[in-house]
Amino acid sequence: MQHRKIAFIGAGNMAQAIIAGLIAGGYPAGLISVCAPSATRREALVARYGVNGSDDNVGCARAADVVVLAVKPQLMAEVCAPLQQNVDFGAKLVLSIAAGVSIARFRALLGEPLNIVRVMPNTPSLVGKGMSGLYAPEEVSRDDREFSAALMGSVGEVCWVGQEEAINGVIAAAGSAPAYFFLFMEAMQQEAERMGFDAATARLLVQQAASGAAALVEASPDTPLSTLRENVTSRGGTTAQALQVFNERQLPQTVADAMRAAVARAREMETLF
Ligand SMILES: NC(=O)C1=CN([C@@H]2O[C@H](COP(=O)(O)OP(=O)(O)OC[C@H]3O[C@@H](n4cnc5c(N)ncnc54)[C@H](O)[C@@H]3O)[C@@H](O)[C@H]2O)C=CC1
Ligand SMILES: O=C(O)[C@@H]1CCC=N1
Repeated sequence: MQHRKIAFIGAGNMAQAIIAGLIAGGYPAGLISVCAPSATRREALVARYGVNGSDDNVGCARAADVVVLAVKPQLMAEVCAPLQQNVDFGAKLVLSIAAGVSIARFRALLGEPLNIVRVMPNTPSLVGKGMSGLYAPEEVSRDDREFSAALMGSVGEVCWVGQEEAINGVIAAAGSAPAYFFLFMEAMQQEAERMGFDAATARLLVQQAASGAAALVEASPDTPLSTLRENVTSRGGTTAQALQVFNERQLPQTVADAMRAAVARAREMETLF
C-alpha cells in the first residue's frame, strides 16, 4: 500500500486496533501520529507501537495527509471545531470511523470541499481479523478509495457499500457484532463454571468452540451455515435439545431485533451529534 502520513485523532480502542494492525503489517510507525488530550492512553500507544504522540489535534491534522477521526460521536463536534478553523482539508483525505455521524454532518463540521470516507471497522482489527465497511461519496478519487481500502485491509476484510445508509447495516452486522458474540460466550463460560469447571478451563472450552466454529465457517465458504449447524445436530441428541431451547426462546427473532435496535440507534445518533 502507499505510505502516507496518518494522524489518528483519538487514542481509544478502535484507534489502537487499527494502529496495531498497520504496524503488524509493516506500515512505518514514523508516519503515524496519535493525538488525544489524555496522556495515559496516548503514551501507551506511543510506547507500544513506536508511533508519534501529541495532544495537538490541529498540528497533527495539519501535518498529515490522512486524518482518521476516531473519537466518540458525542465529542465529534467539539473536536472538529478547531480543525475546521485551522486546517485546510482541501488536499487531505479524512476517514471517519464514528458511528452515527453522517457525511452531511461532517461537511457542516469541517467545511467544504471535504474528501471524506466513512469507515465502520470493528475491534478484531486488533488481531488482523477486522471487518470494515466503507462508503465514499462520488467525488472521492480512485486513489483515495484504494488507499482507504488498503488501510483497513491491513487489519482485516473490507467491503464497500454503495449507499451511506448501509453503513448502519455494517454497524449492526459487524461493527457492534463482536460484543454479541462476547455476550454469548460470557453466558456460556458462566454456565460452564456453574457446571464445575474452573474459570480458565471454562473459558478455554468456550473460546476454542467459538474460534473453531468461526474457522470452520471460513474454511467452508460454499457450505450454508444451516448445514454446518445440522452437521453438529444428531437426531435425538444433545445439540437438538439445546437448539430447541434457543428456538423456543425465539433466538433468531431476538438477534434480528437486536440488530434493528443497533441500526435505529445509529439513525438516532445522526440526529443528535
Ligand atoms: N469500539 C468499537 O468497537 C468501535 C468503535 N467505532 C467508533 O470509533 C470511535 C471511537 O470509539 P472507541 O475507540 O471505542 O472509543 P474510546 O472511548 O476507546 O476512544 C476515544 C478516544 O478519544 C480520545 N479523545 C477524547 N477527547 C478527545 C479530543 N478532544 N481530541 C482527541 N482525542 C480525544 C480519548 O482520549 C480516547 O482515547 C467512535 O466514534 C465509535 O463510534 C467504530 C466501530 C467499532
Ligand atoms: O457501540 C458503538 O456505538 C460503536 C460502533 C460500533 C461498535 N461500537
